[in-house]
Amino acid sequence: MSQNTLLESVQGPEALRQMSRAQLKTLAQELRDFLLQSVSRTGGHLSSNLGTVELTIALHHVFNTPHDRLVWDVGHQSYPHKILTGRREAMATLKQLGGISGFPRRCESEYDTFGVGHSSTSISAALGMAHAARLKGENRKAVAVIGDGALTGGMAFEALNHGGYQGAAGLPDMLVILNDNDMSISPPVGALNRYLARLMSGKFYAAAREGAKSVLRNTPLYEFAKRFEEHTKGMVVPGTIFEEFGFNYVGPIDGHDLDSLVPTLENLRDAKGPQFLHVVTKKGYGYELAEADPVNYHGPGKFDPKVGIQKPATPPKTTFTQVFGQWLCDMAEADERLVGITPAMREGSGLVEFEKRFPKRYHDVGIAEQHAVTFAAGLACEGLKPVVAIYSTFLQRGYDQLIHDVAIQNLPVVFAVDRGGLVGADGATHAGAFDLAYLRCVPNMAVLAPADENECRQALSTAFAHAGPAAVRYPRGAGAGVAVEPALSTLPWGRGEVRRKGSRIAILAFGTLLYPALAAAEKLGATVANMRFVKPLDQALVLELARTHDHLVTVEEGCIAGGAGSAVLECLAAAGLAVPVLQLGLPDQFIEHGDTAQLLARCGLDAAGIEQSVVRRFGPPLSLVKPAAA
Ligand SMILES: Cc1ncc(C[n+]2csc(CCOP(=O)(O)OP(=O)(O)O)c2C)c(N)n1
Ligand SMILES: CC(=O)[C@@H](O)[C@H](O)COP(=O)(O)O
Ligand SMILES: [Mg+2]
Repeated sequence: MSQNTLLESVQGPEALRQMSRAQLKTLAQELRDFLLQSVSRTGGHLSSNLGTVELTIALHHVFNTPHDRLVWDVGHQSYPHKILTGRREAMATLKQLGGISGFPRRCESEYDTFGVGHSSTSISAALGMAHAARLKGENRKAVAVIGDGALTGGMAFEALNHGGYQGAAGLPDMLVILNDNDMSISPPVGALNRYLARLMSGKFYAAAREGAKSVLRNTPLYEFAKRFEEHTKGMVVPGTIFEEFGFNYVGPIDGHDLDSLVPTLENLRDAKGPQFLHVVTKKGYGYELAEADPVNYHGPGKFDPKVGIQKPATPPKTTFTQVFGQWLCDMAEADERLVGITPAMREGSGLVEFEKRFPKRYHDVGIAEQHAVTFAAGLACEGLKPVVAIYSTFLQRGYDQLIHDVAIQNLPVVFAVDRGGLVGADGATHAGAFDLAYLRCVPNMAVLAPADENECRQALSTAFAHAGPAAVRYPRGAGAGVAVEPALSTLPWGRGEVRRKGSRIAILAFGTLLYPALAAAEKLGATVANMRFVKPLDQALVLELARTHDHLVTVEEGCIAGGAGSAVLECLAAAGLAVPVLQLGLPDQFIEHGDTAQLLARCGLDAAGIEQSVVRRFGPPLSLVKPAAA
């Protein structure tokens, strides 16, 4: 990039506020170029950010950030915001250990008013900020930017329902901006999407335009509406769903046109009460390859922008997600009761092939995890066999539904819980750290933690054959590389297996950390059990190992508090066995973004870390203990 560009002169948004419209347009071009170069070198969310370049510039130009609060939904589209708020150079460290996060974080910048990663929270948070400003007598605006995908999350509607309501607390001075690019990660689904498409088609407006004017005539809004019409390509229309919620709806306007965005935002900044601006953008805007394929450019790894994403020269290792996707198709072939469900994560959860082959038994329910779980419960009530493919971190959204709608009724729903454990670059908001703990405490739930690819397939078949709810939990990416047998065979229910016989110390491994545990055991001369089930726990195996060894070590890629190791402790306590136990797992802190292997090593969960922890606690293996000098 050449020296002394306009972008390089921007140390913060104040600089933008001095710029002419022409300069803002030049800045947009430079920002887009920088973004593409930068993300292509680090990997990260690309196409959403290419779509928010002009909107971000206009927002920081018009609003007095950070005094005015700007809240991004999900936050995966906040890179232009990061670049313009003093983090241009830090973009080289994006999502890396010690570098800046891929999402807004309050600890990273005063411009990041609210930490995000999960979707559909922005309107609630901005509403809270707007009401806080009212109560504290502070003159500031709160702005939420939410995508059309994130708007399908129920929380967004809960917030709209509250935001447009004039209770005793009064109406909030807030602005909700709908960034409508007609895309979620994959094409969006549902009636809301159809509704937005109708709004965008203009037909709705042609019909509503005159009616709108007459409704607004003689009200203060009429002049307001007229002003908007002069400045924007859209207009103010009552009667949209957003108006019914009590918001003043404006739009749709072109979100890449600064000549529309700036005056519209200026008017909205000065308006009182809840405002709603519908902005239309294109995901991947300005980079032809991303515009043509926004799905694959949603979150690419590193690539050369001149040629775009290329197939790797050597085929990558099979991922757990792929193992699940193949199993789902095979089991659907074998059992026509199977129904596959994803809350807006078709690609990430491995359901692309299933949708193609079994379209009638496939449901993408949108970003609606709570609904996904209860919808599955309904299907199960009628004798079908739902499989909810869901990321561990997003299942947190559906926890009450899992307890109240599935587990209490003991319904046979399979939860294919992907991204269990650390996820790497996305960091703490996306880590699947808590699932083993939050699932195993629920009565009726079975929880399986397969150690490798082949066992994952077996665990899925086992869960599917089970008469009650069962979760199979596996990590992001590839495992030990164990070949997957095509049979749909099951595991012995609630049984672990001893994988290595040693002495003195027994390591009880839950999930994929079996392999580093085996490597550590070679050095330690320890016994290793692959426990497979967190619940029902193989109590007989735990007690046998406790009786035949001096020390036990539990290993899991999940939070120590309440996790699988805690289950072992409970089992020993109930049997009255006082064997010293070392619990290894994720510490009681949120783990930052970074390379997964590096993070696991930091947590002491690689082979060397496990070995060191064991030696520190229980001493070196007897073979390494030097005999005392004669
Ligand atoms: C609760 C939750 N579920 C799922 C996701 C995964 N996710 C991240 S971005 C995204 C699509 C969001 O679509 P939209 O809001 O329209 O933004 P766009 O990517 O189109 O810019 C999804 C499903 C998430 N972050 N949070
Ligand atoms: C922003 C978001 O929530 C998703 O895009 C997420 O980053 C996907 O993660 P995976 O790469 O693990 O599918
Ligand atoms: Mg979208």
